[in-house]
Amino acid sequence: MTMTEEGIMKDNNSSSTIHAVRGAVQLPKDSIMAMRDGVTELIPALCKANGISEPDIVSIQFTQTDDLTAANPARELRSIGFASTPLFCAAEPLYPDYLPRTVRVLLTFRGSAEHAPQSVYLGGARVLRSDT
Ligand SMILES: C=C(O[C@@H]1C=C(C(=O)O)C=C[C@H]1O)C(=O)O
Repeated sequence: MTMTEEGIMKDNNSSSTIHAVRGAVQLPKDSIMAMRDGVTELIPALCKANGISEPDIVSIQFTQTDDLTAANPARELRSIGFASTPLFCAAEPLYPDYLPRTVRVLLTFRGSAEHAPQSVYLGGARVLRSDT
């Protein structure tokens, strides 16, 4: 941190810019294993696509559609680590023609100011975004 002539604190650390990136996966069925497989594929894929390692992560927020009742994505993610990462899960709002059995994620992380966040939509969730 340095102070500008105007007395404003400025962060010179280029890796401390906060970014947020989106992702989603459609599960083949409502089961614990399908949830575990889905989130343990999605989160590492998001990390790889964005060059993120666990200490860079600020928080991970999930939503799940109301037809997924067998498992919690945050709990399943902890099966592969993320012990000290704040995780959160909520219900996706209901709306007409929603994509069934879908887990969405918003991952917030620290990275370089130049980083262009890359979203990751897996399987049937690819239809949610035409640009992925
Ligand atoms: C289209 C999506 O689903 C919904 C729409 C969103 C949006 O318009 O940004 C975000 C989350 C969902 O409530 C998606 O997950 O990308």
